[in-house]
Amino acid sequence: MNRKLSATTGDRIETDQSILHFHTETIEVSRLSALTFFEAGEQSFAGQRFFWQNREKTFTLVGLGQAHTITSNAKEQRFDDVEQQWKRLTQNVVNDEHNLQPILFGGFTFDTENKVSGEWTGFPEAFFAVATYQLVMRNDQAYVSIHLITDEENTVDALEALRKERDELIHTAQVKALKTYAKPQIKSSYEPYKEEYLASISKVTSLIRQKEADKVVIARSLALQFEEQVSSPNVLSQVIMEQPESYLFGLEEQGKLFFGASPERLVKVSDMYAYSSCVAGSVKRGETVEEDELLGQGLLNDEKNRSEHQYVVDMILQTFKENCASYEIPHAPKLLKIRDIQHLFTPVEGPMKKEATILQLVKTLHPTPALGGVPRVKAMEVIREYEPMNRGLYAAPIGWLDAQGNGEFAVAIRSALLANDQAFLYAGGGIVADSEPASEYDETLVKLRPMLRALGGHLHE
Ligand SMILES: C=C(O[C@H]1C=CC=C(C(=O)O)[C@@H]1O)C(=O)O
Repeated sequence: MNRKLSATTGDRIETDQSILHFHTETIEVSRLSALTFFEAGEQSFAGQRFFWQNREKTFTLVGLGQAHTITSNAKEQRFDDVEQQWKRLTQNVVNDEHNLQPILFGGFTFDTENKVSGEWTGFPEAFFAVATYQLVMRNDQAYVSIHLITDEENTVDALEALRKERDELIHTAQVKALKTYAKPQIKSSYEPYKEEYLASISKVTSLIRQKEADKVVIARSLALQFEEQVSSPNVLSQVIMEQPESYLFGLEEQGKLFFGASPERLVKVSDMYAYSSCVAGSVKRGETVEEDELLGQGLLNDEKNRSEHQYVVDMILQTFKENCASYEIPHAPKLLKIRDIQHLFTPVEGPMKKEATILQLVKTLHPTPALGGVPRVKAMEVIREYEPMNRGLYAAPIGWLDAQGNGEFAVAIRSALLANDQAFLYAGGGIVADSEPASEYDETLVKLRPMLRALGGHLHE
């Protein structure tokens, strides 16, 4: 049984163009499978869905349909632009009795100056959506909200139709089992920029030796061609099964699905308290407990990896010093062990200053030296010059926020773009003075493995 608890609130929003009414209505539902709810939208909402689950698995969010989208092509101002549009839209929205609010989900692209055309062509520099049907699963409770944002005065019929459709979606998600998906069948694969990638590592290390930069993250992609079109619920179900210890995300837009399983938090804000994590420095997992331990200890004591990590710590710490009243950070990194790889990991947290907001933190933190480099501007120039691809949303902030300013963004690594019967997988690594092309290439193979496995492939080693 679903318990219907809350009433409709209709808030009036004055925008430049028109007056929008923001109707939101939430009911508590019996626990259901978030992925089946996502799949229930296959007929009516394919192309307009999103999926998010935090690392701890205490918060899951699914969106079906788009009640409203916020996009921006304002380059460096895109963070402020999204923030202002969202504030305007939610200025009168209040918490309901479940302490729930409409949620905005989406992402920012990595670099607005990148002009390389390809699979990301036409994608906005920021894309966010408020779902028509929003499922939130928090701890052991589940809620479904309807959002209707319209300039129509009379919404009685529209809301009634939405309620009917909502109940059908919930019913499907509660009584139907998720389809059993066969792994996608790969017809062919190719590495579009392998030679360029290897050459760029040599070039970038020599630039670093000449003191042009201290660290630059260089990435590459792997393209897959499938036998037939692959569906979003299919790949999400594979990722969920295989990467239980990461942030899981999927965002449909422009007929494509950007998805991934990232171990890296960019920032989380909860009641004006901020949390971030420095994740940089990597080694593979061992075949045995002993080998794994040895590799982990080796990573903790490796000067090259420690220096790669320290650049990230210094930069994130600087952001916390500027935006928080105080902060806490351990003296040395720990190991973050995920299925295919282990990383150096340092968490940072602190109470935010009054004027700080989640999107301002995202703006300041992106890109950390785990994805861009040091110094930031020079590193971005080097990436633009030597990386012959467009990262799109890869290595960029993806996540959610509510009207109160709570939310969480992950760094969209270990990710891929699914476009009908093709997929593009991305991976990179931090380059410092003594980096070697062959071992950096091997590291990208390890980082590609999670998405490759989810898409039905494996690596020939
Ligand atoms: C750029 C990626 O990873 C970053 C995050 C963690 C560790 C990294 C490293 O050790 O190089 C990278 O900075 C990627 O996975 O594509």
